[in-house]
Amino acid sequence: MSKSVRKLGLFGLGAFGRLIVKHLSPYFDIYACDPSPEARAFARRHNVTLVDLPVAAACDIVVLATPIRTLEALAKAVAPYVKPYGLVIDVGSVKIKPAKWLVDALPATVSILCTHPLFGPQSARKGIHDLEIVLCPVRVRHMDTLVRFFSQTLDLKVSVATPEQHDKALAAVQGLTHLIAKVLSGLEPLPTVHTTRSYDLMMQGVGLVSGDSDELFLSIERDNPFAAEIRKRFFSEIDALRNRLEAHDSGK
Ligand SMILES: O=C(O)C(=O)C[C@]1(C(=O)O)C=C[C@@H](O)C=C1
Repeated sequence: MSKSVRKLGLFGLGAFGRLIVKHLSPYFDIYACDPSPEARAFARRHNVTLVDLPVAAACDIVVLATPIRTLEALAKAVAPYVKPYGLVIDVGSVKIKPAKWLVDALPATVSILCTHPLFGPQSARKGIHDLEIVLCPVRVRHMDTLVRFFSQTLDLKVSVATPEQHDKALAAVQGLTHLIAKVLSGLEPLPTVHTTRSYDLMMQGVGLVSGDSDELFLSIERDNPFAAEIRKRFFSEIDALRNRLEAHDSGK
């Protein structure tokens, strides 16, 4: 991205929006749109200008970092204001649905880069060096410039995929992880003494996602079209194990 592109419109100053501010404010002037009182306090402290939707939407680059359930309506709402040759980026955990919503809503000249940074406030606590971001170039003009920005400027590991390839992989990667983490969280309090290495790693994984909202969990499970299938296989493996163990317990 050239130095002349300075204005970044950011929708959503939630957990991920704040991470974006932390890592992109050295490169852009950030104009954020978020009506919450917490956003007001955060913006004041972090040199972010709070603006109304039309102003954020008219920035050179627009990043949508609001919950997935809001994206379709948001894409329609920003459409009349985006620059004719602007760039709109989303950052959510599923990609097929947002890609379609953005293509349907935005004028044909507007570039669309769907992304999934495979990290969040927890995993990026010590920095983003070498963490992975998946880029889905849905409708992009200068992909090489964008890849260079993410890989060289932000020092991320970049992989490129279609929204389908992304959702297929993440149905298991996140669909299973968040499901198992929910189950284990429901079993708290769990032991913290006499722990094994495998148990520690498992609980570390649970810790990385336990602060995530229930809304994110539901979105990962419901908005990824491949999640239901892998979940079904997971539960049928559990049922088979339960049957085997109960048969053993009853002495069969
Ligand atoms: O590491 C974090 O802070 C998280 O929120 C975890 C996590 C995940 O591992 O699934 C959650 C959602 C994001 O898409 C990526 C990372």
